[in-house]
Amino acid sequence: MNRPDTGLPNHFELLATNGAARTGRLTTPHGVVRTPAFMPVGTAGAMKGMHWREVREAGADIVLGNTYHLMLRPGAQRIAALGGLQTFTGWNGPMLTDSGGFQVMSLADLRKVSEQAVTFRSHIDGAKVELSPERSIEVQRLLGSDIAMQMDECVRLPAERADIDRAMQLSLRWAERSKRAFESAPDGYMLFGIVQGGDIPQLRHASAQGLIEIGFHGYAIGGLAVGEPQAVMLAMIDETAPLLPRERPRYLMGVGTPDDILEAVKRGIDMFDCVMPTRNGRHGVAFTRFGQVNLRNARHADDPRPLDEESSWPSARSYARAYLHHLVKAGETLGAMLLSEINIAYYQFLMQGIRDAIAQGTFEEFYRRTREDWGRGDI
Ligand SMILES: CNc1nc2c(CC[C@H]3O[C@@H](OC)[C@H](O)[C@@H]3O)c3nc(N)[nH]c(=O)c3cc2[nH]1
Repeated sequence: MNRPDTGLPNHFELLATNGAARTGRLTTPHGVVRTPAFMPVGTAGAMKGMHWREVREAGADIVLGNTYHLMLRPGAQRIAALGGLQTFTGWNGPMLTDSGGFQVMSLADLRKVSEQAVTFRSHIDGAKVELSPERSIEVQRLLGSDIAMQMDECVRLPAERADIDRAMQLSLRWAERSKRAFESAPDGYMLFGIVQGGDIPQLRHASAQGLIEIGFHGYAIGGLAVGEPQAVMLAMIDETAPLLPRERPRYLMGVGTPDDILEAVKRGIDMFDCVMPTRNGRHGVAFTRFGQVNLRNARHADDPRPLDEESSWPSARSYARAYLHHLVKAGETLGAMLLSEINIAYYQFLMQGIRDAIAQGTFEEFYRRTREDWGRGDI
């Protein structure tokens, strides 16, 4: 059922569709986001190893911050007093913040989930912290993010049906509380709901339906990229995306590899975030048009060729693989910096290709050719 969700204002404009793939524009208080969009993750208010000007030059319209990290350090009140996250960091563009639930479950010690909130001990100084839906929204409002996420509980897979159901129902009640806490936000600021339900279609349907009845500016598909095979992730997108309001943005959290992104765009997803480009870059792995290149590998030691001599990104077409290999092996900071920017630039190059192909009605051909190229590299 695709009932028009007439609740909240809609800041998303669908521009073209090609099969289930769509391209659009999401207008936020700090600027416009072209979709499908890849959102680089600046968890603690910085893009690890990169200047913001490089993130912008690479083509990113929007970046992510994280409630859990920022509320612990430097603190939401302090960031608000310094003008909010955009002013504090100097990014000055659209920002989305996650609600913090996911990080609590993956980073904090001694955490406890109750109806009221998640309580945990800070991984920084051990201080006892309570994160309720109301507090999470308060923090995201203090940070000044353009898109806030509801507080939810994400269950890692595989998991028992009973636990997936419990967390999905709790997340729906927290969705209601998050929306109530968000109501005082100024026009233009958005709140997204998060579909849970693990790898169980009926629970995914119930979660999506429940969120639509509450009504959000956009809808995320959560609870995926948590250890399940790609086939399971794609099956859950197939179960969920068609139920979400066609005219609102759909955000697949924590995803993913270029292949994941291509498959999810094909199924109607508009927004993505993943730490992979910068994290893999720091570990010596480059993403290129021809697939991934592990520059730690000795076979690059004497290779004078750049990663991609036709790349639109200078560092990808000018530095020899031999030099990148040396930097990575020597643990030189410049190695992590160069590979982070090269990877972010490749992801944005991929997103631009996707947006152009959907606009031209050639997404199927783009999908086929891109996957073929990934296998062509001599990497
Ligand atoms: C990696 N896979 C994955 N990440 C996920 C994140 C965090 C993304 C957030 O986590 C951080 O990256 C690890 C970034 O800061 C980002 O904001 C999720 N967040 C919430 N609230 N709910 C989910 O169901 C959820 C599922 C995910 N699956």
